[in-house]
Amino acid sequence: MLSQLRELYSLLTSDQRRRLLRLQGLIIIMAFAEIASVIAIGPFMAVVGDMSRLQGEGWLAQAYGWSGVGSPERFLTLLGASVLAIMLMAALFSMYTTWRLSLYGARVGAELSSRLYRYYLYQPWLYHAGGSSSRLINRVSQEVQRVTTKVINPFMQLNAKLVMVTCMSITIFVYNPKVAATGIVIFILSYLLLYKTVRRFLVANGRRVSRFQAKRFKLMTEGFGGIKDLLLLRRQATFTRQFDKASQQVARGQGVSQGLSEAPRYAIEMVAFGSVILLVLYLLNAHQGNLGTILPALSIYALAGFKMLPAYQKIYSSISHIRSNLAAYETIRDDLVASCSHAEAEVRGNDEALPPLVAKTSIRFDDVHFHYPGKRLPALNGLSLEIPVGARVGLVGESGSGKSTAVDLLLGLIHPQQGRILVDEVALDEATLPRWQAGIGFVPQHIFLADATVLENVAFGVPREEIDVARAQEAVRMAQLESLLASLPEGLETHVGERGVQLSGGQRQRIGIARALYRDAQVLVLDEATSALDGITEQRVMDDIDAIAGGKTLVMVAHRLTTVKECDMIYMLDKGRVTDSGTYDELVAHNHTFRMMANL
Ligand SMILES: Nc1ncnc2c1ncn2[C@@H]1O[C@H](COP(=O)(O)OP(=O)(O)OP(=O)(O)O)[C@@H](O)[C@H]1O
Repeated sequence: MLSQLRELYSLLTSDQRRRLLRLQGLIIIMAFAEIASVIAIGPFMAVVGDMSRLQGEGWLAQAYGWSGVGSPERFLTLLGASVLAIMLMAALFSMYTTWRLSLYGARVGAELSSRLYRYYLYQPWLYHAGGSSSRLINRVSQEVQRVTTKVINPFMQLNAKLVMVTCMSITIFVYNPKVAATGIVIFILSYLLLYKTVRRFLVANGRRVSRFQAKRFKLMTEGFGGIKDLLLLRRQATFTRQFDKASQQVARGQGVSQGLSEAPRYAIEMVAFGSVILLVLYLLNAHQGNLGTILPALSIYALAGFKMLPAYQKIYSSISHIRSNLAAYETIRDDLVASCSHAEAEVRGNDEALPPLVAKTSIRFDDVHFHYPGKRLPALNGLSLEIPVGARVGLVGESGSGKSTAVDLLLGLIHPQQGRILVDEVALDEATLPRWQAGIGFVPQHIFLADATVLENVAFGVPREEIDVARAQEAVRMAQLESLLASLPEGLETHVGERGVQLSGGQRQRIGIARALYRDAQVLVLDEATSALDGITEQRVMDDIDAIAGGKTLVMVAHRLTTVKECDMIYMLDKGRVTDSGTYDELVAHNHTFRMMANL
């Protein structure tokens, strides 16, 4: 546990560590304030037990004389008020420190969550293509939340209470070593015994919560994401059954952990009461039953115990919480570690401002190979093709022939493992990619629509106040969206609903096209972009794209060969390489497979 906490500490930024150090100062002051409030009760009780102390030699008598208060009773009242004042100040300071500790924990949690979110957003395409978004969402929200409330916050409490208990123990030890040592040993042994008994349960529970929490998230993402299929197939019961089971497991894990961290309090209270009785008997015996002598000591021990008992309980419950939730930290540890060295990636992200790399003559795939990790066969196996600037180029081929992979390479989302992609004679690499991507527009097969207005979806990712409305209107017009907008109550400002469920497939795709046109890219890549449009609309969209494309380079992946009919050049792909090329008519004339694909 300690090594994991040390590791977590090493993940803090220097600013977070500085703030932690400052808090440590507050914690130490808080411990001294608590001690002062405990010790202050001693003189008061001494006078309560034996008023004659105010006469004679002792420091209490001196204080009484110095105060100038007329009667011992009034002096006692004054003493009581002072003790209360000291306790009040200590309590206020403790409240303030606890508040600062909670705030610190929450803030560190929020920063870790932001750091992870940023880290995931900057991961390359293959990272996302191979994983599941529900897993990432679960980590950024749930697991970080668990680390915050069940590891960092308890650690801060643990830290504060440990300092307090240590300082208090030293003080009462100085006061009476024998009594203090016995009391401290009794408490520590009791808690250690309890902790050793439940530790294994805590760890197992923590892992169970992590596992089933992730499952719940998966079921939520899949359930809501695929709601249409779910409704149609009437499979809700399968999902709800699994969700119920996972929820029960999470609840059980959390409940048991909570119970295991709280329950020992009652056992320890018994130990505490037993100790007080023993202490009274011991003190009465040691001081021949003189209540006046034992009252101050008894009050100090009782008050110290009163303060330390909850502190011990807090230390114990904090350790239990940390133990049972370190599994959450383990799930995000690697990503957190990796996110530390991430600043440089972020710099790479701000590329919008760079002047785009514009091709003047051609874009060329030169013997490009690409193999997805874990796949037996390569997706691209020596792909060579040329896209002349200003031309309309189609990529066709059977499913799995490598068209989308070629597009991802062209977009710079993945990189050739062998061979090169050349823009004129400049090879795409780490240095040139940002500029290349700044000048390329992409319309995917499945358009993601944000739960926002049409305008915000067209200018996806651009802050609301920076959106160029005139440009968006122009893009919308070119994507044949005007008639749709005219029918919407608020036009461009109409909300499209999460994932665009209020729009038809074709309308969604046209928003995607408008999004690509909004960027004013010189190269437009359309991956099955018009597959959801009816023939007439597709023709209109393509004519329009043609019109606005004037000079732009178009790369189109299509199953429907009518889409690529007008292309200047069509490449036929099979098993990751080009098997034939030519115009539509040329291919119809000499390629049997193409003729079959075209249903001719
Ligand atoms: N993210 C991925 N991880 C692993 N393998 C992948 C991934 N994407 C594609 N592949 C594999 O790479 C090969 C080429 O796939 P690709 O999607 O490029 O073909 P495609 O011609 O675009 O197919 P379709 O027309 O069905 O979209 C296929 O065997 C596919 O299984």
